[in-house]
Amino acid sequence: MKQSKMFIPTLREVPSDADSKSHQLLLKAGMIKQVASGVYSYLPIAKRVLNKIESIVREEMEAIDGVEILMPALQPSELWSESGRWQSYGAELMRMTDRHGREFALGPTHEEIITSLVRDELKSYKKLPVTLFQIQNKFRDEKRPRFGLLRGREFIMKDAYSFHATEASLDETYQDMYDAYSKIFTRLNIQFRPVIADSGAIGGSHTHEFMALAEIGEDTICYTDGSDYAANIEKAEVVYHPNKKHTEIQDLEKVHTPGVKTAQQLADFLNRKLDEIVKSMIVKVDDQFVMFLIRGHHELNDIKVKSFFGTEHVEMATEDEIRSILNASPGSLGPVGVDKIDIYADNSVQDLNNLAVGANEDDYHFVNANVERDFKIKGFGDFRFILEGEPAADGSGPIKFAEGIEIGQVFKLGTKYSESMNATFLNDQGRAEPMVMGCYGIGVSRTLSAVIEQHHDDKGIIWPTSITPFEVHIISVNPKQDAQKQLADTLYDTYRTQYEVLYDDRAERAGVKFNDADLIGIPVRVVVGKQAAEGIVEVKNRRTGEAVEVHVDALSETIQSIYTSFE
Ligand SMILES: O=C(C[C@@H]1CCCCN1)Cn1cnc2cc(Cl)c(F)cc2c1=O
Ligand SMILES: [Mg+2]
Ligand SMILES: [Mg+2]
Repeated sequence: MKQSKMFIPTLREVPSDADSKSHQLLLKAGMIKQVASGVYSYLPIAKRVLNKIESIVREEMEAIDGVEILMPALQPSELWSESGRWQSYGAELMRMTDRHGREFALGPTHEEIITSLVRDELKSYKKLPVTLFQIQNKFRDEKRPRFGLLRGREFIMKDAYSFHATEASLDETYQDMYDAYSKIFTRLNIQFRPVIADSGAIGGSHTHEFMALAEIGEDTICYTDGSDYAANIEKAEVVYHPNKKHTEIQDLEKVHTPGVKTAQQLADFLNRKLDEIVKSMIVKVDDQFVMFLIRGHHELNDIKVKSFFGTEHVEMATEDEIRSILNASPGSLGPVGVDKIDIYADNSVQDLNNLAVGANEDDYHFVNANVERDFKIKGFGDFRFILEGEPAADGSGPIKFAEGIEIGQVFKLGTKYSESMNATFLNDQGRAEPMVMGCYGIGVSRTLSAVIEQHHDDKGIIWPTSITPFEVHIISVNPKQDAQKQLADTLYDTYRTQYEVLYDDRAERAGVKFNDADLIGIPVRVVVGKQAAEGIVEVKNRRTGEAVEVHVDALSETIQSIYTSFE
């Protein structure tokens, strides 16, 4: 492809609104243009890379008997009402009304569509299992789109859905998908980790997220070197190892603590360590309020609270709600005398007695509060985020943290959708049963960003050869020089038959061409310059920076040897 005919609007400066390395490079390398917040056009270089990523995804889906379809983005609200999600989803679900006043969702995912499609067609166990997938734009009205393609409002997803007569059959496909994802991300040259994850609103039991390791990642991965255990911190289990620091039970004492609002301030005021303080928090679970007690140096894990109560509707109570229940402000809450709402505590609260807690009165706290005597605990449980260095649930060693970008997720859905949408099949006894389902997503456009996060240097992108937009970048330094232009044209005509060649034939200054080539990041560059008349060109390896001068007779083997070195 001649670069003079291409459309690669590279930028010199770092765009001010770019808030991650990949976002900066996508803009500087002329790969995307923002149309609206979280909405982008993919320009030629990006589109070529996306095509290659999608081809690899398609190959690995078909290798495990996945069959490609394409479903509409326009989803009738009636189907979402059948599953109950029209009502349960809020502002994130993009909705529109057609000219007849009928309501539609712009598809954020396709469980309703695929289940309605399959329930009419697959009526017998003999026709199961089936795995269908698509690669298509999704719409989610993110509150804070950011990091370019990492969190957009319209993005490309491969979503697959599998239908089974039995759980055992689902388990097989789940494992096939898990292995296929590992192959895909390995072929994309991404450093990734599968992690035990939380299934969230989608329900179902078992799910793994595939995390690309990157500092910009919004997810925290908990892993150990002692095993292949890895979990999203939302889900990382804290095994309670009693470490009781009980002292002689003391009398409850109310203390005047002017201006003390936070656990740290209380610890300082009482001259105790933060982990000797117990924080009291009011959480709204569905429509009832619950108090949680948690140690001062821990944080409440809302995902664990959600799965403990089996509901997505969990949020911190507002100050007004707290005042209406306890007639106190969040800065001095405590369990003593609270009997209108249930009180739960994280397991590690059991290690302390004679607790320092709020007195439900501004500027007053209690010391020596003791469970049973002064307040009742309805239940102890694992309600906190694990801390780095604490023992992993599988006992394989201390937990380590790493940031990750969620680029894929596999779910065992069970019968949640087939029951609510009556997608049944006749089993071998002729009885109707709900199909067992799995669903499996890869963020294709997000994966493009993850590759760039992991493959760049200070000059630009360095593409893995499996998805590079072009294989060879031929640059004629000065097309006005006949010898250079002729040799470059000849090389282009010759090599475009063996490689995907981008030929920089533009009448631009050499510096601009080299800067652009560094940004665009094609693995092998052939520079036709001053020594063209002698048939000498320079071959540069974008990854190592190594450059050699060779005669064009040795050019083919030189290019080949660089590609071999990448394997
Ligand atoms: O999408 C999934 C589960 C899997 C992921 C892999 C491919 C198939 N779906 C979870 N999820 C995430 N965000 C959503 C946002 C909105 Cl607005 C919604 F209405 C629904 C969902 C939703 O269901
Ligand atoms: Mg997540
Ligand atoms: Mg997820």
